[in-house]
Amino acid sequence: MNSEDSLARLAAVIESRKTAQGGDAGKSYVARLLQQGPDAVLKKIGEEATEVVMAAKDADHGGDPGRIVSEVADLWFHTMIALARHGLGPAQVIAELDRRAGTSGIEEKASRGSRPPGEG
Ligand SMILES: N=c1c2ncn([C@@H]3O[C@H](COP(=O)(O)OP(=O)(O)OP(=O)(O)O)[C@@H](O)[C@H]3O)c2ncn1[C@@H]1O[C@H](COP(=O)(O)O)[C@@H](O)[C@H]1O
Repeated sequence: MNSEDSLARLAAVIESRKTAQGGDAGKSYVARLLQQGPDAVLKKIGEEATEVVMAAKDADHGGDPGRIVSEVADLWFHTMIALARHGLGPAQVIAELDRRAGTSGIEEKASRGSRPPGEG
């Protein structure tokens, strides 16, 4: 399975958890989180982002880089739930990254009238 298919498959499962049939909070983590309300999803994203930072920091000091992968997977997963709450999914994010392809971040920032990193 290619990576876009994997994300699309996971997005479809998350979408199904929004429905009456798939949304059993007793059986589904996604359904439970959705039913806890928007702040529950956002809180998880904050926690998972912090865990990514901690895993990367540990790897910088000789820890297992594999932990970064695991924590980023948790972060992606929870951000996909946030997207799904707004009728969005990985297709829109991939399209946005594709739109940016070939444009340097420095160039893009300058086009917005901001200074490049390190220049104020
Ligand atoms: N990819 C994931 C996935 N990644 C992480 N998690 C869960 O996310 C939760 C939060 O992770 P934490 O590291 O914070 O663990 P924790 O401290 O136990 O969690 P909390 O008590 O703080 O919620 C854990 O319960 C993980 O099992 C996931 N749960 C589900 N999926 C996918 O979502 C699909 C649907 O899941 P369900 O809705 O549960 O059927 C599954 O088939 C998977 O493909």
